[in-house]
Amino acid sequence: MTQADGKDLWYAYPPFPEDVPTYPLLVVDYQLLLTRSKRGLKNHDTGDDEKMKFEQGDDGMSAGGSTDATGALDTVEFINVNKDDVHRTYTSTVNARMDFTIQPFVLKSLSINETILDIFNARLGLPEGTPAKPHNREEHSYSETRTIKHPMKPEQSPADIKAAIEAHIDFGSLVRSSRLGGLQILPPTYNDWQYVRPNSGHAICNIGDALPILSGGILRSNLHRVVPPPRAQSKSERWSLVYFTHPGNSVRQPWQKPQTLKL
Ligand SMILES: O=C(O)CCC(=O)C(=O)O
Ligand SMILES: [Fe+2]
Repeated sequence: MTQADGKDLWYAYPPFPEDVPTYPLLVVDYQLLLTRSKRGLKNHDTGDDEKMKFEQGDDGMSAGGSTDATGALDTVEFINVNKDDVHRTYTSTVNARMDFTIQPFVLKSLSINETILDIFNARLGLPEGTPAKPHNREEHSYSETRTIKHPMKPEQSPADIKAAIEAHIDFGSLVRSSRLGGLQILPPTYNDWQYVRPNSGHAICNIGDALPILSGGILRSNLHRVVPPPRAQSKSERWSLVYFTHPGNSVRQPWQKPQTLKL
């Protein structure tokens, strides 16, 4: 993750504090995954006038804020770019980066996800192509990139924390995401939210709500949320970048009849 001038963006932010407990995630070496399987966006903020021209509505598939138990909206803004979009227009800042930033990010995300899905397939002993086949990249899907801007918020005490993105499991199959902390998970059997430490050079892989169905319940999705970054990190605006992988549009749950989508 380097800027054009070679300055490592990671070190532009205060480090994640050592005194904040974190949940240890399994760290996987992607190069090893590749062998075994054989075979960033800052400065895109345009100002509200231009952003509102591209507002995606509150009842779309993935746009619009979610609410907490009191009905208060999430405090973040995001721009989603669908993997198959060639006709839609976006804000000028997105269009300017479509070929050189967004498209390569989509292609890289697709290949990482395909590698991981293949390995799940082989390691779980599932019939060939079980999770991989429904994710054929040639088929249109709701897979999309998401860039999220979290306005700067002072750190809050755990008792009155106001999440920036409320507790949820992700839609889709696999997602990856910020240099700044703030992501928290609620692992099975835990009663308290646990921070996840962001690590330079690492992406977080999260299972969405489609893989549990496609794997017959073997793979589980996890409840997570985003809160203001802890300690000194709370003095920075937080940006995160996600790629949501979805199965192709023709993939149906066995009990679900094909239906016309309301567009
Ligand atoms: O910003 C993050 O770290 C995660 C965002 C997230 O969970 C989401 O957009 O679904
Ligand atoms: Fe999420």
